[in-house]
Amino acid sequence: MSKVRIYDLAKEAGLKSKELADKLIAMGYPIASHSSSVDEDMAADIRKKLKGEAVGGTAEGRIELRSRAEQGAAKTKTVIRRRSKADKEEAAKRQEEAEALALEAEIQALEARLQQEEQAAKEKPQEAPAVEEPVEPPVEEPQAAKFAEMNVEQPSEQAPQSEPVAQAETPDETSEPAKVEATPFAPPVDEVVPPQVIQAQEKPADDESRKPRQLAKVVGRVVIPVPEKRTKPVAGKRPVRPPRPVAGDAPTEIPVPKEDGRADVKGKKKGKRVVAIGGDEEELGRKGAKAGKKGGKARVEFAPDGDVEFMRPRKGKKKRDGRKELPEQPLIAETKAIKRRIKVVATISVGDLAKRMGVKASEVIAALMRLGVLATLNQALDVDTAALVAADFGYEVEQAMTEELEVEALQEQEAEMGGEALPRPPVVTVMGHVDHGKTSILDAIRKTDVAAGEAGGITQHIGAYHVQAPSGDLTFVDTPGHAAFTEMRSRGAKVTDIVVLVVAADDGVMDQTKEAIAHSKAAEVPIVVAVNKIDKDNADPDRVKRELSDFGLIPEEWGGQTIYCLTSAKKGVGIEELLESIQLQAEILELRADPSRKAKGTVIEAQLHKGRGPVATVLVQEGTLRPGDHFVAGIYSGKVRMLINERGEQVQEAGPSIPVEVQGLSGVPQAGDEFIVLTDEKMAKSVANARQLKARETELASASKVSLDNLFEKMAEQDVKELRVILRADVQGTLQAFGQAAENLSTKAIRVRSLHEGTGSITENDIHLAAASDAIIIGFNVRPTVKVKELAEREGVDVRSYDVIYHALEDIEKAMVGMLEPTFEERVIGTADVRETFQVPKVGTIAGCSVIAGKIERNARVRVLREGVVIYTGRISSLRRFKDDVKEVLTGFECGIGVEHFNDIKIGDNLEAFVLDEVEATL
Ligand SMILES: Nc1nc2c(ncn2[C@@H]2O[C@H](COP(=O)(O)OP(=O)(O)OP(=O)(O)O)[C@@H](O)[C@H]2O)c(=O)[nH]1
Repeated sequence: MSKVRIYDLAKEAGLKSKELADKLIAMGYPIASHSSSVDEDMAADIRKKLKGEAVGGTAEGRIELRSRAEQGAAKTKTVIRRRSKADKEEAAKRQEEAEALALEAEIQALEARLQQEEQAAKEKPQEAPAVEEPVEPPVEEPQAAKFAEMNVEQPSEQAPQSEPVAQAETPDETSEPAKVEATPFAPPVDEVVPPQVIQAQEKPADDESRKPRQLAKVVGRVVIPVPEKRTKPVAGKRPVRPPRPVAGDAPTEIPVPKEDGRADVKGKKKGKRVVAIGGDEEELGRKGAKAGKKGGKARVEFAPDGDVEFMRPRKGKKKRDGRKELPEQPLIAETKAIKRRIKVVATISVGDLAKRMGVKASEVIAALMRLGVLATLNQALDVDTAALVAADFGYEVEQAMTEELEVEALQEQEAEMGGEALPRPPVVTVMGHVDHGKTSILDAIRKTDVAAGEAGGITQHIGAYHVQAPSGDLTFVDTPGHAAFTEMRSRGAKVTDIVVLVVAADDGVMDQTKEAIAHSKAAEVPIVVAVNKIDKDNADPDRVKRELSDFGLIPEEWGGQTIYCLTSAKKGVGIEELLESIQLQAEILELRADPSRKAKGTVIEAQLHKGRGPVATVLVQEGTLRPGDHFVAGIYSGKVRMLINERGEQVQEAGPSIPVEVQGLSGVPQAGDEFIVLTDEKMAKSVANARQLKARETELASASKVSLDNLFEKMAEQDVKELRVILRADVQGTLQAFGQAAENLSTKAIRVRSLHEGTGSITENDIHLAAASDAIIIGFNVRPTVKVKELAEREGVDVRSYDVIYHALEDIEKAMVGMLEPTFEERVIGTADVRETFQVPKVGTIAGCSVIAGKIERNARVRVLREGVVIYTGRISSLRRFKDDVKEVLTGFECGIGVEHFNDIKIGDNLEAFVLDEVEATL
C-alpha cells in the first residue's frame, strides 16, 4: 500500500504540515511528526475528517446548505461518525428538519446582507497590510476553495462563515486578492495569527484594508446574525453545537458564542440540563457565557425522560501563550439517547473498550489522556473510568452483574430501602473448660424460659434456641465446643454477640478457658464471665477473677470493664443476674436489625433428615424469614417449605436473632454458610448454580495430590500442613525405624505422619487410602505390581521405592525445604515373568521369561522381585531370543534374560526392566 505524506495532506487541506501533524496526533493518529507518512486508508480517513470538520464547522448559515448540497455525504459522515446506524438516520432526519426550518430563512437574509457587504468589499479590493504572509501562497483556485472550507473549523467562527462567501465570490474578479487573503486565514492556526486577524477585522474599519480581506470581513458579519436566527428555528430540535472556540476573545465574537451557546442548549434541548463532566457548575456557567472556551469537556445532557446525551468534548490545545488553539474538531458530536451500552464486570482493557465502541484504540487513549489518564492498549480500566471515556464516544458503560454482584446489590438495596432498625435480642455462646458447668448453666437458663412453661420447653436440638427470660429475650447458640465457634468464624460468619465464659470457682482458669478467651478476643466478641459452682466449699471466686485479670478480663469492681456473675447452676443461684448482665452487655452493644427487609442469616447446623430431606437451622440476623421465601444457603438454593422452632412448633415467621429450622433446601449446606433470601426462584437457582460451579472448579484446582515433588509448593499454598505417608517394607524393623526417623523430621511447618504401615508388597488398598487421604506411599525394598502401578498412576498417587531408609528420609527432607532435585528419574520400561530357569556353564542362571508389559531392553537395568519384594537390582547381562542376542523384546514374546552378578533367579520371580532418565533440575 502506498504511503501519503502528511505534507501532501496538509497541502490539500491548505494547512501547514506541522499544523496538520499536530492536529492529527491530537486526534489520536499514530503519526510521529509532520514528516511522517500514512497509508492510503488512513489518508482517506484524515481527508474525510478534515473535510468533515470543515463542513461541520460551517454548520451555520449558508455554508451548511451549500455543503449539504455539494458534499452532503461528507458532512453527514462527519457528524455521524460516532453514531450507530440507527442513530444516523435519526440524526440525519433531525438535521434535515433543523436546517430546513432554521437555516433556510435565515440564509436568505444572510445572503442578502452578504451580498451587500461584498459589493462594498469589491469596491475596496486592496488588501490590508496587517495580514501576515500566506503560509502557502501558491494556492490555486480549487485549493483555495477547499482550503477555505477546511479552515473553517480551525480559524474561528469568523473564518467558516466567510469562506462560503469567499468561495462563492472568488470566481469573479475580486478573486485574485481574495485568494491571497484567504490563505492567511487558512493557516491561521499557526502562530499568533488570530489576534492579528481579529485586529485586522475590527480596526480595519478605519481603513479600507478591511475590504480586501473578504474572508475576515465576511466572517465578522456572518457571525453576528447567525446566532439570533439560528436559535429560533432550531429550537425544539436536535441540539445544535455551540459555536466553536475562537482564537482570541475578539469582541465581535463574544456575543456569538454567548447567545449561541445558551440559546442552543436551552431552546433546542427542550429543558435538558447540560452538565459538564469534570467541570464544576461555575465552569459550566462560564462555558455557557463563553462557548468558545469549551474545549476538552465532555457534556452530558439529561432529558426530562431520563435519557442521557453525551456530547463529545471538543479538542483544543492550549497555545504557548495560554490561549486555546482553534479546535481541531469543531463538532461536538452528540449522540442522542444512547441505547448503546457496554457491560463491564470489573475492568475492561483499553483495546477491548475501543473495539466494543468501534473506534480506534488510539482515540480511546487520546480521550483518556484528556482525562489525565495515561493508559496503554492493554491497560485495564475500571468501570468508572471506562464510563467516562465511553461517554466521550457516546457509549454508556454498565456494571455487568455476576450472580454474586447481584446478591450484593440486592443486599445493598435491602439495606437502603429497609425500614427502621429495631433492637434485637443478643445471640450468646457459652464457652468454658470441660466440666465447669456449661451444660448446667444452659439448662438453668432454659428453666427461666417463660414460653417453656406453656409449650413444654425445648424438645429438640436445633443448635440454637431462643429464651424469653424475665430480664429480656436472648438466643443461645448451642453448638458443641469451641471448634464450631471457630469454624463458623473461619467461614466468615459472625453469629455470636456475647460469649458467656463459664469458669468453675473451685478450679479456676484451665486450658480450654484460655482457648475460649483467645477465640472470643479473636472474634472481638465481649465476654461475660460466669464464675460457677460457687456453692462448693473450695470455691474461690476471687482467685478466678485474679487469674482472668491476667488475660485482660478485669472485673468492673476492680476498675475493669468485664462483667462477672457468681453462679451455681446446680442450685440455680445467680442465673437471673447472669441473664441481666447479658442484657446489660447487649445494651452497650446496641444490637439492632431491620425486621422488614428480606431475611438474611447464618446456617448454624444442617443435616440430611430421613423424612424431611435436607434441613438447616438458620439464625436470622436481618429481616424476617417466612415460608415461601426463595433463598440461597451456601451452594444450595431452595424455597422455605416449613419453619420449625426449637420446641418443634411450626412458625410462620422468624425475625432477627431467632433461630429456626428451615425445610425446603436442595442440599445440605455447611454450618457457617450465609443464608440469604433472594427475589425469586430464578435468582436463587442461578446464584446456587454459579456457586456450585465455582466450588467444583476450586475442588478440581486443588485436586492435585501431594507428592514429594510438589510438597513444597503445597506447603507454601498452605494446603499441606502434614505429610502423610503410607509405609510398606520388606521387614517390620524397617517400618519402626522409619516411623521414628520420620517423627524426628517433623518441623513446625510440616509434620510427617504415617497413616498406615505394613510389610509386603504395595497393594491396591494402599493406593486407595493414599488417594483418599492425600498421602504418598513409600516402599522399602518392595514394589507395586503392574496393576497397582497403573492404579497409582490413575489416582495420581506418588509411589516411591527406596532400598534404604536414609535415602527416603533424605528425599522427604529435601522436599520439605523445596530442595528435592532428582537428577535421575527411574522409568520402568517393561516387566517379565520368569517361567523357566536355565543354568548355563560359565554364564550363570538364565531366566526363561515372558514379557508381560512394555519391553525389555538389552541395556536396561533390572530388578528382581519375588512376591512383590525386591531381592536384587542390577543390570541385564544378556538378552536373547532363541540363540540370538537381541536389543529388545516386546510384550507377548519370550526371551532369555541374564542378570549381571545374580544367579538366584527362581521360577515365579518378576523381572522389572527400567532405565534412568536424567531430569532437569527445577527450582
Ligand atoms: N456443685 C456444683 N456442681 C455443678 C455446678 N454446675 C455444674 N456442676 C456439676 O459439674 C459437672 C459438669 O457439669 P456440666 O454442666 O456437664 O459441665 P460442662 O462444662 O457442660 O461439661 P462438658 O459438657 O463436659 O464440657 C456436673 O456433674 C454438674 O452437676 C454447680 O454450680 N455446682
